[in-house]
Amino acid sequence: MSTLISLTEVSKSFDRRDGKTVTAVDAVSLDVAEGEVLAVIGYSGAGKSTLVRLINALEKPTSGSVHVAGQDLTKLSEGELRKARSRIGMIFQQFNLFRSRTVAGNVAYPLKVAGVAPAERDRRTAELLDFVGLLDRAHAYPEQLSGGQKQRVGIARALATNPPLLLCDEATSALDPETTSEVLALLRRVNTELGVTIVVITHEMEAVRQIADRVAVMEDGRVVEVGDVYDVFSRPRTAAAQRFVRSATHDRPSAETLARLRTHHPGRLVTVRITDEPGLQQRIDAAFRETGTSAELVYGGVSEIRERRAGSLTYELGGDADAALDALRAAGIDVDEEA
Ligand SMILES: Nc1ncnc2c1ncn2[C@@H]1O[C@H](COP(=O)(O)OP(=O)(O)OP(=O)(O)O)[C@@H](O)[C@H]1O
Repeated sequence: MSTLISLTEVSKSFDRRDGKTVTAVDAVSLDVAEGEVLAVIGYSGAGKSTLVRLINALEKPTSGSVHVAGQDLTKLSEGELRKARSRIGMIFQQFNLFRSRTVAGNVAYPLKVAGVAPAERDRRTAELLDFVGLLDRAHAYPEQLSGGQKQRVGIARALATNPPLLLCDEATSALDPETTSEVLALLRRVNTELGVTIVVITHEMEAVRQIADRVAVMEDGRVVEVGDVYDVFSRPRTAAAQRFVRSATHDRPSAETLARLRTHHPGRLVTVRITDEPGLQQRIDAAFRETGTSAELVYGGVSEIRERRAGSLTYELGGDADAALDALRAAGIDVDEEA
C-alpha cells in the first residue's frame, strides 16, 4: 500500500500573548497509508487539532515536512495550497453547516465552488445524499435535523468533490452513544466502499475501537505510541495509552480500583492479560489446578476489538501463589502481580 500522508519530524510552535512559546506539535513523524483509518487520540491540549491543521495546510510547520499525496505542502504556493486543500475533506464536531442553505444546498456548495455544471451538481448531490441515507431530507434546513443527520450532511458535503482523504476532528463528540455508532458505521462505509483514507481525531476510545485500523496516542505534542488498534488495546505500552484503553476495555486495575479491591480481598492479586490466543483459558485453569491454587476472579473483563478478544482478569490467589505464578509464566501467560 502506498503512503498518502507522511509527516517527518514535524513541529509547530505558537508564540502566546504572554511571551511564552507553546510547542503544540513536537517532532512528530507519522505515515498514513492509502486506504487506512488512523485514529489520533489524546487529551485536550495534546496537539491533535494542530496536527490535523498541519495535514490540511491550515498551519505551516515551524520545522519538518508534511507530504500529502506526494506533495510537500510546505513548498506549495498559496494557489497550489488551495487546490491541495480541496483534495482533503473535513468534518467537525459542530458540523459547520450553512444554516441558510438546505441539505442539498450544503452538499452542492463545494461542487459549485469547483465549477461543476448544475445538472452534474444535482446528480452528484443526490448520489451523495442517497449514500448517507438522507435523500428524503434534501430540502430540509440544518436546524430541522438531528445531530446525527447534521453530521451525515457534513460527511456528504466533505465527500462531494471525491477527495481521497477525509479528516474528522472530534466528529462524534457532540453526539449520544447510539448516534455516534451510526456515524462511525457510515464513516467505515466511506472507507471500505469508497476507498477514502480517514484520519479521526478523538478523545473517545470507543470511537477508536469501532472504526480505526491503527491508533496514534498523543501527549504533550508528541506521538508517544502508535500501532494496530488491537495491539494497542490488548497491550498498551505507555501510561497515556493505558489510561485510554482502560476507558474502553479492561486493562489492569487502576490504583484506586486496587485500593477498593484490597478491602475485600486481602490475598495476593494477579492480573492475567487476555488475548485471542487459542486455548488461553485452558492453560490458565491448568496452571491453577496443577499447583493446587485457589483462584477467585475479582475484577476484569474481555472486549471485542476488530473481531478479536482483548482484556484482563484479576484473580485473588489462595495456596502457593508463587508456584501458580511460575506455572502461569511457564505456560506463556502474560501475568503481573498487583502491588
Ligand atoms: N493558534 C494558537 N495560538 C497559541 N496556542 C495554540 C494555538 N493553537 C493551539 N495552541 C496550543 O497548542 C496546544 C495544543 O492544542 P491543540 O488544540 O492542538 O490540542 P488538542 O489535542 O486538539 O486539544 P483539544 O481537544 O482541546 O482541541 C495547546 O496548549 C493550545 O493551547
